[in-house]
Formats: sequence, structure tokens, C-alpha cells
Amino acid sequence: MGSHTDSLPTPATPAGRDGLDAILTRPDRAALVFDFDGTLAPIVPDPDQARPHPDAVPALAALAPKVAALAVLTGRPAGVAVRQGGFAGVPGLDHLVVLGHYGAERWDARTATVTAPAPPPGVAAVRAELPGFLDRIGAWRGTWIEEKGRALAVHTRRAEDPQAAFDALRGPLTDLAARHGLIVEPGRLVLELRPPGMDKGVALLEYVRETGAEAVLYAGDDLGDLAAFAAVDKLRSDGVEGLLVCSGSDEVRELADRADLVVDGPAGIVDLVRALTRRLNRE
Ligand SMILES: O=P(O)(O)OC[C@H]1O[C@H](O[C@H]2O[C@H](CO)[C@@H](O)[C@H](O)[C@H]2O)[C@H](O)[C@@H](O)[C@@H]1O
Repeated sequence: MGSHTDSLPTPATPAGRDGLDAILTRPDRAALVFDFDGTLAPIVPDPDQARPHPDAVPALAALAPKVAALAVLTGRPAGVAVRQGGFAGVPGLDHLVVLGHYGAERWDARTATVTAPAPPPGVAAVRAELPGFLDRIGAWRGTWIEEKGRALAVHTRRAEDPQAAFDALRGPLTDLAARHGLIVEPGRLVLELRPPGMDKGVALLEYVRETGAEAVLYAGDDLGDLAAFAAVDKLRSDGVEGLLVCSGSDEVRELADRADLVVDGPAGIVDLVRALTRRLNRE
């Protein structure tokens, strides 16, 4: 795992080193995309209280003018991420895009508006059924439902045994979601029931195509970010260079195994963003 140093870390893989070189050589052709919870914002028990690492937004604002495009790609509703992230009206982030609900929603700093399709009817049906369903199956105490508008997330972090509570819920919630045409998105002690058809991989591919980027950095921490990692692999096979960054934690191992670079949580992401900026200032 990377340490908190001033220097730009070296990716562990040849593809990652090529990706970093491409970003440094042609920043005007590079798109940088960051997940929110666990990557920019430290994990906390109450999602309403999650905020970016105190140095994250200033660091992104210093980097953004030096690259072609910068975005946040999150499972949060776009408006929630913008509000909790404090992303609106920040000098330097005038072109920021926040892709919410795994890409189904979009906020543009240029217009300060969110575009979002209507949720499919299955979401309302699950909303009505979910509290009684959790009671009936005997969900652990401390399990609670996050209302997300076009999705519902069942959190187990506050249960006495969060992992056991998560494991016990996964099968039943998958069945419930399927009955209503939804899917379950597993995350860090959270199971989200959401519409199918969009994921961070699809969203990232669309964003890279839109920006015309020739190099992409993607940074994430959770299982929902694996689709974006796969998208970077696909982009590489199409000639776009990529750098996969894992915001490391003890909770999720899968991303670290696939990443070119593993840093120490949101503080490590801040160090990386600052080191990129310093290097680009010198070039
Ligand atoms: O795509 P992301 O930006 O990583 O969002 C994924 C989910 O993040 C949130 O839950 C996670 O963060 C919470 C606050 O730190 C934490 O309490 C929870 O245990 C984590 O799973 C959010 O609440 C979900 O809606 C997002 O889908």
C-alpha cells in the first residue's frame, strides 16, 4: 500500500506505468474519474455524515484545470454527492461532472443541474415491501434502509455483527429485487436494490468516449467499482491508456488485487492527486 509521501508513486504493473506516462505526457487528453465513498470520502457509520477528506476538494480543484476532464462517479444520487461533496461553485472545478446512481444521473458544474430519468416502478414496489420484508426474515438489529430515490440501500454497518447481517440478507434481498425487476448491488456492508441497465463500467466508457480522452485514471474502493476497472481494461484493448487506482481498506480486497496502484484510503488519494498536480506544474 502506498505511503503518505510527496513523490508520485510508481504503478506496480507495466500497463499502469504506461497509463501514468500517458497522463503526464498528454494531460490535455486525460480524463480522471474518482469514486466518492471510501475514495474521496472516508467511510463513516452514517452516510449523511460522509464528507470528502478535508484536503480532497482543494486538491481536485488544483488538478482539474491541468487535465482534459475530471469527474466523480458514484452510487450516490448525483445531487447528494454534489451537496455532501461540496463540489458546486468551487473555482477550478467549473467543468466537473458528477455521475450519480452508477451513471444513471448526471450533474454538470457548467449548468449546475442534475439530469435523471424517472425510476422504474419496481423501486416503488420494493420501497413499500422492504420494511415488512426485513422484519419477516428477522434481519439483525441495526440494519436500516437508506432512501435513494431511484434505489434503496440496506445497510448493516451498525449491526452487532455487520458481516453476518450482510451475509444473511444477501440471498433474500436478491430474490426480492428480482421479483420487482431490480438487481442487488453489493458494497461495503450495504446491499442496494436498484434498476439494472447501468453500472460504473457503462458510465465510464460513455464518459471517456464523450471527452475523447486518450488516457484515463479511475480510482475506487468498492465492489461497484470493479465494473469501471473492467471498462478500463476494455479501453486499453481499444488503445486508450489506463491507470487503475485502489483506495485501499481492510474491508475490500478485490480491487487491490486488480489495481495498478494501491494507496492508503482517501488520504492516499489526496497524496496522489497532489503529486500529480506538482508533477504537471513542473512539466
Ligand atoms: O459509489 P460510492 O460513492 O462508493 O457509493 C457507494 C455507497 O456508498 C455509501 O455507503 C458507503 O459509505 C457509507 C458512508 O461512509 C457507509 O456508512 C456505508 O457502510 C458504505 O457502504 C452510500 O450510503 C450508498 O448509498 C452508496 O451506494
